[in-house]
Amino acid sequence: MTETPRFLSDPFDDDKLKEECGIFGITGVAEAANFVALGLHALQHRGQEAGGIVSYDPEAGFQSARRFGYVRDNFTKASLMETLPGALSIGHVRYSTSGSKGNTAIRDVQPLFAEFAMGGCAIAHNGNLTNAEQLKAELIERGSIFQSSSDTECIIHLMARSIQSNIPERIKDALRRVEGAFSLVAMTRSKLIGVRDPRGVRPLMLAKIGDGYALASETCAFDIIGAEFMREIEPGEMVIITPDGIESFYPFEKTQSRFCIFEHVYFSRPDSVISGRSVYETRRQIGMELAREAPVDADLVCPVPDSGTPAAIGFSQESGIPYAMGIIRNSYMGRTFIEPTEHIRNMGVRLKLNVNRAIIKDKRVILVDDSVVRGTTSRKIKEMILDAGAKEVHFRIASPPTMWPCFYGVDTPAREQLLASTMSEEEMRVHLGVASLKFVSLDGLYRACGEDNGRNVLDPQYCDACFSGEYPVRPSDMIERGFQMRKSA
Ligand SMILES: O=P(O)(O)OC[C@H]1O[C@H](OP(=O)(O)OP(=O)(O)O)[C@H](O)[C@@H]1O
Ligand SMILES: NC(=O)CC[C@H](N)C(=O)O
Ligand code: SF4
Ligand SMILES: [Mg+2]
Repeated sequence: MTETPRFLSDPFDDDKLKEECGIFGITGVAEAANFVALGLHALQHRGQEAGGIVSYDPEAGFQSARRFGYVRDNFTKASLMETLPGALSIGHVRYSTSGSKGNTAIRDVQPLFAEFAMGGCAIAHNGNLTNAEQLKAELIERGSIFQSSSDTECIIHLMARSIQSNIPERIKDALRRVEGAFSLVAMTRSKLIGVRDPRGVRPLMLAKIGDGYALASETCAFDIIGAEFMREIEPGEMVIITPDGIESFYPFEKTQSRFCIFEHVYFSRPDSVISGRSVYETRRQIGMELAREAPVDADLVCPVPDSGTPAAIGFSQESGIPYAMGIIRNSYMGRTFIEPTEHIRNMGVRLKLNVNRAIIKDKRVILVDDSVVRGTTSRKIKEMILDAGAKEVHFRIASPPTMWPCFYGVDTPAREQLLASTMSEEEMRVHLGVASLKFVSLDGLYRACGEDNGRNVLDPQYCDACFSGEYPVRPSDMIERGFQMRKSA
């Protein structure tokens, strides 16, 4: 048996809100897999553990490559890309939220592929199925042989058991049985398929490129290949794309959509557009809301890079306090770093972030970050800033306190490890050792996302469960394992 590789997260990266997955698909272009590689590269922020590409060519049939690590290190070699011919291809970058975690099992890396009587089908999934464990137990009982430990594989086995005569109908059948969050891109020999769960928790976008079409988690993946954004796939919608055009279906019962509000706060790239709004602009607006809700007298507004930057710009613009790059990020820092020796770790290596001493000294500094999860980042940064001679440190956070885990495609630490679930705001301030600490209100966040009247308490416009504890889809596997829902929820 091979031993799990010993990797250590960056000290600023310990077990916090991990991102999710990125999916991309394209049809009607020569060397489609090369476009997929580019699209996945643009979506790399959504998952850095592993990536995979499947392509179809009438002569070569289905071909696939799945690798651990970054897209740029794997899917740029001509020798590999030549093995993925054809005009139809899909791909996935993964941050695992089910099954084996981390770089451990290549069989869990997507796209997953299955051969049915009517032909092959590959599937790439962003999201997490909340009833996968129950489904898996039931499917195994009835004879299914699972190849991976991923929740996504349930979809394949449900498809295998469907009595429908074609793959899109089998996908519909399977998806009517699963619960939770799923944005999918799938492909058969001739079709590119995209589906979003009825609440549309995860994003999925459609674009035109030449005579072909592309699907992607975010619009930034279209910009990189020069594809023209057309529209979002709607919550509960399934599109089937062939050389003849796009067909659209609504296979699920209609329900209120609940897009993940954290996509606006953190997950999506600032150059992506969601619901017609620039993600950068939304984040800048959150910063402006924060400056109005929690003003403070200070000399500088500094972002915790990179994720805090747009909100810090907004805070500075609204408050009139100058913006400065008080913390510098090392761009060559990957997500993980080979474990340094105990000795080096104890020296407090600053792998990713460092203070810009010259501008911090003797200043009262407002630090703006997008979120506090375990508080590791905030604590370390505050120490660094005070070490560098700052007079005062104030934290302003561009999301409400993260108090509940996500079960819809983001790997959050357990509830007890979320700082805000065990401490009040004042206790957190003391724990972090800062002069003041304020989070944007939930209503303020909704306003920044374009909801002028704030959050509709009776029927919220977004999923905000990690802040409110109100889960739009019952996390039944987790409840089975003992997870306690909020009492009034
Ligand atoms: O309270 P904590 O547990 O420290 O987690 C919160 C931090 O984690 C994320 O940043 P991260 O460093 O993961 O990535 P980023 O570079 O994308 O901001 C987030 O942007 C916060 O800065
Ligand atoms: N983060 C995700 O979207 C993960 C997709 C899928 N649940 C997996 O674990 O591979
Ligand atoms: S729980 Fe939070 S991170 Fe998860 S889908 Fe809902 S808003 Fe997004
Ligand atoms: Mg950050």
